[in-house]
Amino acid sequence: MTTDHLLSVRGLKKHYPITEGILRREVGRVRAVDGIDFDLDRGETLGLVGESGCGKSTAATTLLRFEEPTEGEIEFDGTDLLACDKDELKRFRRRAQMVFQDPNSSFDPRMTIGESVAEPLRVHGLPRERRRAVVRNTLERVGLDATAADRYPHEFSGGQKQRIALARALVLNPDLIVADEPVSALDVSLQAEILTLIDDIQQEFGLGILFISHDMSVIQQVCNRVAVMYLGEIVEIGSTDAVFSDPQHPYTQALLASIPNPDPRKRGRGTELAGDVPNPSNPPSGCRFHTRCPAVIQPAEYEFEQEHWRSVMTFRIRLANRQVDADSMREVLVAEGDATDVDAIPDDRVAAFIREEFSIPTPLSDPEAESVVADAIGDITAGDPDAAENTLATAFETVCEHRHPDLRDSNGTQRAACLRHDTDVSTTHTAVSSTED
Ligand SMILES: Nc1ncnc2c1ncn2[C@@H]1O[C@H](COP(=O)(O)OP(=O)(O)OP(=O)(O)O)[C@@H](O)[C@H]1O
Repeated sequence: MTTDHLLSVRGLKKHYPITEGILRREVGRVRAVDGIDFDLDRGETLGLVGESGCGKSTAATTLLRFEEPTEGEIEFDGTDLLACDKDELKRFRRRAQMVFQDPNSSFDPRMTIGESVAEPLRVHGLPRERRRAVVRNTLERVGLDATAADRYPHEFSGGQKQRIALARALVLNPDLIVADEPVSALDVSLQAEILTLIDDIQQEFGLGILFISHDMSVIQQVCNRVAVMYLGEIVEIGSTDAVFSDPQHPYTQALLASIPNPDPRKRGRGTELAGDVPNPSNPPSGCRFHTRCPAVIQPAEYEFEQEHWRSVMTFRIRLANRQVDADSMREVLVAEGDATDVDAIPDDRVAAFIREEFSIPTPLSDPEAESVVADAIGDITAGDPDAAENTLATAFETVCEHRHPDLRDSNGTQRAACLRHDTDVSTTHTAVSSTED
């Protein structure tokens, strides 16, 4: 790979082995980052966004080579970072700095601010007098008084400490800053100040900034482009304007729907997400988002409301994980006062309770789908979850569980990895989607 970008990442993977026994035999892998590609230019802020556990921090530490990648290529200003020698790596460390989330744990309480901010200069061999001048100048550039250099961390607020952390990242005049959730530990009122500062710094220094956050509204304030990560993969990437005004991936739509936003044009573009990010040691097959996706594709044989189809899929997945069980349902009904004894609860009450739990209406508007669901629930109340699982898996197979979507141009301005944009798939399998309204 040779590119003109400041930073280019291709096929980057970081897997953590899961080992067992005294021989530490590898029994699995946490696929924290699982093949991501992106470029970052000077003067640009690229946001990396996704829920907790999607692999954002691992992507950052791996591309900075704090951790060794499992696979992939990283090029920084024309240098292959994975092939570079010790001296080249040292030069890279000077040119790429990281800012972390918690400003309170970023400083040694026994060192003055001046000493902390000067630390990278000392490591890289700058003489003491020169260090002092650079530190004072940098503190002023981040909006602090130069006299802050002689004080200790406990004398500063969280917001001021984050300014100092930025100063420490800037003293070496880097080309790249990776900021990992730099405002998440701050009050909302302070967040705006620090975001403005980051924006000013970016313009003044012409840096490339990789800005990591789980918060879409923060990303919108500082980033020119945004990459949305889900379970180790980038599922959408494009300019911030395009991604926010016309999100193409259902995951991006869901992240945007979760922002409290008074602007009606940006509201209601998706459904808020239920459940947690699945375990990256055993990611779902096909499209990794299919287990939670509000727009998961319905089999061509059926046609019923998308939100009910989502409910049926959630039911199917929970059953496959043996999280639906008639005996526990009966116990819950007793606990809720429906009956005094589990044996007194008729099967049809349990069946109705399962439907309530999963928001599956009675009946579904598609009679064939209704008959499948009724049969499966009948198997569960009869104590045969295997048969129920089989019935649902056979009748309600979705293309999303089998085919892995590639990132592709979805509308000319951004790329998204969703099978709904794959013409082979969407013409034969899509059903009515609430997200397309
Ligand atoms: N050293 C490690 N060993 C094993 N698993 C790890 C390690 N570091 C991270 N993980 C796992 O990798 C996945 C991605 O973690 P990562 O911290 O990169 O996500 P994130 O999107 O930055 O989330 P957060 O904002 O919570 O840090 C998680 O499931 C995490 O538990």
